[in-house]
Amino acid sequence: MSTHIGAQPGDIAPVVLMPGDPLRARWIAETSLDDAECYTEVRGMLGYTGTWNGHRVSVQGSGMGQPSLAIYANELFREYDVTTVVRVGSCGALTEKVAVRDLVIAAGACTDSSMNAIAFEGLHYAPVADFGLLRDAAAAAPEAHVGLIFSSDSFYSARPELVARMVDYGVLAVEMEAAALYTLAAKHGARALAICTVSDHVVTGEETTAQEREQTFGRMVEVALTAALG
Ligand SMILES: O=P(O)(O)O[C@H]1O[C@H](CO)[C@@H](O)[C@H]1O
Ligand SMILES: O=c1cc[nH]c(=O)[nH]1
Repeated sequence: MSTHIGAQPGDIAPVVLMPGDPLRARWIAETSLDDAECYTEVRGMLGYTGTWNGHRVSVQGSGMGQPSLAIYANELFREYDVTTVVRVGSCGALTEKVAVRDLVIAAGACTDSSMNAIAFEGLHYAPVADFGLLRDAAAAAPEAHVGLIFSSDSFYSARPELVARMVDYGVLAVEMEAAALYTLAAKHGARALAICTVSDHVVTGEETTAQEREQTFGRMVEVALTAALG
């Protein structure tokens, strides 16, 4: 097993769906996969492998925030030969063009994280989705918004006024992991995409419940499986 994932080599499929919430991982495994088996419970960050339409696929929780996701993504790419990760997350809508429960497919992810600032020593790396996954997800979900998101280090921002500037430059929604996922996938020659369902609206204040965020975002799972394996 790796440091944070209690799986043997071969237990994890090359294609992995990655929600932040480990209980969403369990719900996806139970409702969307056939013959799903749990391969890790380390720290409660659940991971499952099963099949979808005959294709082997895994679902691995990432936890919240880029440092947590980076632990799981690094171990999946380095130690389990994972080639494709599709984040299936929740996000906050930043503009009235986007409504609660809409899908946002992230072509690229801006960030305030210092992870890439340190890694690139002052250059500004642009974390982008794998083009093939992006194209296939957009084709599978014509209703989705496709564009930029903001991967923030803070759920409770110290500078909420800066979000308006993000919106002026085309950013649709805020979440907390995609930029690190895109960067690490590029580093390891793997494919990555983030598909998020809008769980709350930063402008209108509308929000979903924790139970809805865990168990009702099935459309993004269907789109993710179609794009990665369809
Ligand atoms: O629902 P998940 O996938 O965890 O994603 C979003 O929800 C969490 C914050 O509530 C952050 O992880 C954010 O990215
Ligand atoms: O990171 C997140 C996720 C959902 N909603 C937000 O406002 N931020």
